[in-house]
Amino acid sequence: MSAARTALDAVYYIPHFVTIEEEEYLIRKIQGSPLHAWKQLKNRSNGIISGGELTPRNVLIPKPFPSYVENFPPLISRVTATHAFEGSPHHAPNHILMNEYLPGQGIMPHEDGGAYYPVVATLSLGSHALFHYYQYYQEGSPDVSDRRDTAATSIDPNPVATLLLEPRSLVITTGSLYKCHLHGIEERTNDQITLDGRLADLGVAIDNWNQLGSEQWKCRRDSEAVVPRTTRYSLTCRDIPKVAAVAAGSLLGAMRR
Ligand SMILES: O=C(O)CCC(=O)C(=O)O
Ligand SMILES: [Fe+2]
Repeated sequence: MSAARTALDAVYYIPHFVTIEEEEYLIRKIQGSPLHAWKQLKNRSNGIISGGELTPRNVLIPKPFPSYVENFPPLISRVTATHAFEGSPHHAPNHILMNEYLPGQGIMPHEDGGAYYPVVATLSLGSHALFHYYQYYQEGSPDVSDRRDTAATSIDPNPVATLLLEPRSLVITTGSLYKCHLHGIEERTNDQITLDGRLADLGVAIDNWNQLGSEQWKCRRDSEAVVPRTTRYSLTCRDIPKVAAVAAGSLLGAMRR
């Protein structure tokens, strides 16, 4: 079995995870968040954290989720119903990171690290993105002798898997794709997508081509389309195993605020 095939066993793509009305509502809520809620996050665009902050020792100081992810849409329970978090300590996500990407912005290949249970569910809103999974160079591969010995060059730039994340879709990453691979989004203002499901400039196949929810990618007269990116919001849902005990009084206080 090829590395890409094995890797793909650990990823699930669900189109139409939220409706257009829910998407519009979520985007309105995210855009209406107070300025102080937005944080400049390491290696990435601006983000809003909900569910609580992490201490340097990776302990979550829990905070109630805003109603727009608990109730409308019932995102937490809908993500939980996928069973993706069945084996996780809380059997449900307890933390959401919202990222904003303007056209031309992306996120460098990275691993999410050990603070989280190794399952991540990511909802895309507003714009599509091309999401790549990468591997580290394997010992003995022909490229190893050529590269300089730095962390940056130890990543194989050819993705092991590439997904087209449509607006309103959910992607769940588990297993070796979470634990041993990296993931990232290239910084582009548009993507050149061929009618047979390839990225023309990178020469890679889109692995979820047959699972896409919209026909817009396939019903075209030209064989290759330049698809502009617009502003994308992503909601990355995770389970943080270590949670600090918070006194009931302070939780009630937080809920009233
Ligand atoms: O925005 C995304 O789709 C990915 C975000 C991500 O990888 C992260 O926040 O760690
Ligand atoms: Fe990540």
